[in-house]
Amino acid sequence: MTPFFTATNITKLRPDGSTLFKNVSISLERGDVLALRGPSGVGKTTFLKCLAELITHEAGTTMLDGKTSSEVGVPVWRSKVMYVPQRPSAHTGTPMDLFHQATKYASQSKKKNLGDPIEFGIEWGLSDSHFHENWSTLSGGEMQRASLAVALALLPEVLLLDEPTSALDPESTLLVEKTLKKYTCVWITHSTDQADRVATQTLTLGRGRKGSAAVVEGNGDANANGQAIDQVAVAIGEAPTAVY
Ligand SMILES: Nc1ncnc2c1ncn2[C@@H]1O[C@H](COP(=O)(O)OP(=O)(O)OP(=O)(O)O)[C@@H](O)[C@H]1O
Repeated sequence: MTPFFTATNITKLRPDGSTLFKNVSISLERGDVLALRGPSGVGKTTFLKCLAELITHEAGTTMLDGKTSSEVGVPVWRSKVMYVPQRPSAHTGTPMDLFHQATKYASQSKKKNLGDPIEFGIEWGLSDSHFHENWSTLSGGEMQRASLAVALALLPEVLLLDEPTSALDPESTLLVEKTLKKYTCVWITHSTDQADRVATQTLTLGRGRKGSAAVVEGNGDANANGQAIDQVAVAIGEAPTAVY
């Protein structure tokens, strides 16, 4: 059976031509949560942006439900494989303004029965009024939850989450995790505890021998869902291999 979401041999060069990561592959079934780990600067955010087709990559293929991003079309792909940044960029207006603006994009217009960001927000301790206040008046944690709520209401099929709870207190973190782990996610986290709570797979990017390429390794721990699916992939230097 074709996996739900795959990225195969994704390779990304830095602007100076050196390798940021090479031949990184992932494979997710519906409902899988892949915890993406690794030291600061190793390329985790850049990898998510490649998966979302927000930036180009030098080699490799991404597929959703058996179709490549070119077959789906990049704007529609981005609406299905949705990157949620750690900090929302400086939006003007309110979270509801952003939601209404996004629903007008052609890529979103075919989606039926969009969700309600406020309903997600209320599950996470926000109130209706937070969605009608300007972004600039929200706290970091409110902003992070409001932007996640807007993303979920747009019915993504795969969520690419860049440290989605980094600004939240422990209680809100658990509430948000409870919702997000029902989705198919690639989830950057620096927290081993969080990875244990949410992940069905783990992928760790590390520094390669040359200090530039990425080493990727899985960990063998069973996670909270009891579904330890390990990935061991090595993508270093000139002889990349991937072992699953
Ligand atoms: N669009 C791009 N094209 C090529 N290289 C990039 C691009 N954006 C960032 N990089 C490179 O990727 C490196 C890693 O950045 P990235 O934000 O992906 O790391 P990270 O692992 O997510 O770090 P952190 O944990 O601190 O958020 C940067 O130092 C930069 O050299």
